[in-house]
Amino acid sequence: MKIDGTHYRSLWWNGESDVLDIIDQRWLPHDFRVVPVATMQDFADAIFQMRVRGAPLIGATAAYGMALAMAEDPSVANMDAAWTFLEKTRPTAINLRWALDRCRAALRPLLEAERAAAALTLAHEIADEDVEINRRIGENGLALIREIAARKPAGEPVRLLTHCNAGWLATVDWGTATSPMYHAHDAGIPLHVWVDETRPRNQGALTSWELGKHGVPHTYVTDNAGGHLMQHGMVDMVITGTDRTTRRGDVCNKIGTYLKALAAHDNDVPFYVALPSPTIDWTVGDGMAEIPIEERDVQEVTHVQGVIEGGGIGTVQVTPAGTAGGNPAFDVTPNRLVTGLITERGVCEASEKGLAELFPDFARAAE
Ligand SMILES: CSC[C@H]1O[C@H](OP(=O)(O)O)[C@H](O)[C@@H]1O
Repeated sequence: MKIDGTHYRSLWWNGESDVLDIIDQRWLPHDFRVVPVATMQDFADAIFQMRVRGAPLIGATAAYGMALAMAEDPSVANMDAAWTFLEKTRPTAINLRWALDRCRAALRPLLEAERAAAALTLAHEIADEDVEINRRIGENGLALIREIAARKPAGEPVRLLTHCNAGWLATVDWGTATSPMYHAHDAGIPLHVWVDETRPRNQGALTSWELGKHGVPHTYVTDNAGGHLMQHGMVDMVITGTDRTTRRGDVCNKIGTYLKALAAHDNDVPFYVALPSPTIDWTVGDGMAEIPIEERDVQEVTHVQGVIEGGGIGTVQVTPAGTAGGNPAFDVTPNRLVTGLITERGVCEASEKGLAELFPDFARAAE
């Protein structure tokens, strides 16, 4: 992703300092801050405080956290301690556990002396794989956008709606939901993206920032405007990301996604989910019953962050002091509301059959 002409990933290994550097997303879109992640506590804080966020990016970060742990103490006991320390930071995005499990499975059979180098190599591989997976999701999603464009008068934009930020910032590069947008824009297909603000952390502002940097036309709207836009025929396709999708295609994503899916279903608007395979939880069938939904600090709801009078970034309290609040960070969209899943291997229906046909190797391994 290019920011003012310079290509960035959302995180990268700093060869000079030998630590991981990340874009600290807490300060975007107003301030672009790159910070090192140099201790295990830094890694846990980076994930929990959402300095890095988004399922694939959380997974890649955790892999580098395991690499640090192995550099400090390559014992199995420390490997297990690091797994537990990092895994408990956020419960919903399956990529966190997927990455930690993959690291542990690869490192445990090795000699202690081999683990530090192997762990760092594996972290690099996981990061690079994410970039390639998302690039392919972009190509597969581009085909769907092309189909819509072909039915429109020349020059009329394809109107997409997305929720939260399943963008370049939520992954190592490209994004998942945004990758088809970037590919379509770069292919010269006219686009317009409705961007949901997405309370309480306003990740929609991150999507607006990203799309703006790439030159993709978009309009930032409130969380709750999506249904109105769809009722008035202003949306051709909804495309979101996911933090965990079950083997039967139930989609867990940022709170509010379910409401977009309901509105899309009620207005016959195609509702697609960009789904990298590490985000599939093959052990879970019923998303509503089995996916843990993160409950975050209520202050995220009672306060809002932005540029304050006189400059600088601050928060203001929106509610009366002492207001009781709730902050479930995700919801589950049942597969019956999902038109299709855009994966790196192609597009499939949101069903056990659809996913098993695209990923027979993973489906068999989970049996
Ligand atoms: C490509 S995963 C993006 C996914 O992650 C976000 O959650 P959070 O910002 O809390 O990490 C959101 O659910 C996005 O759709």
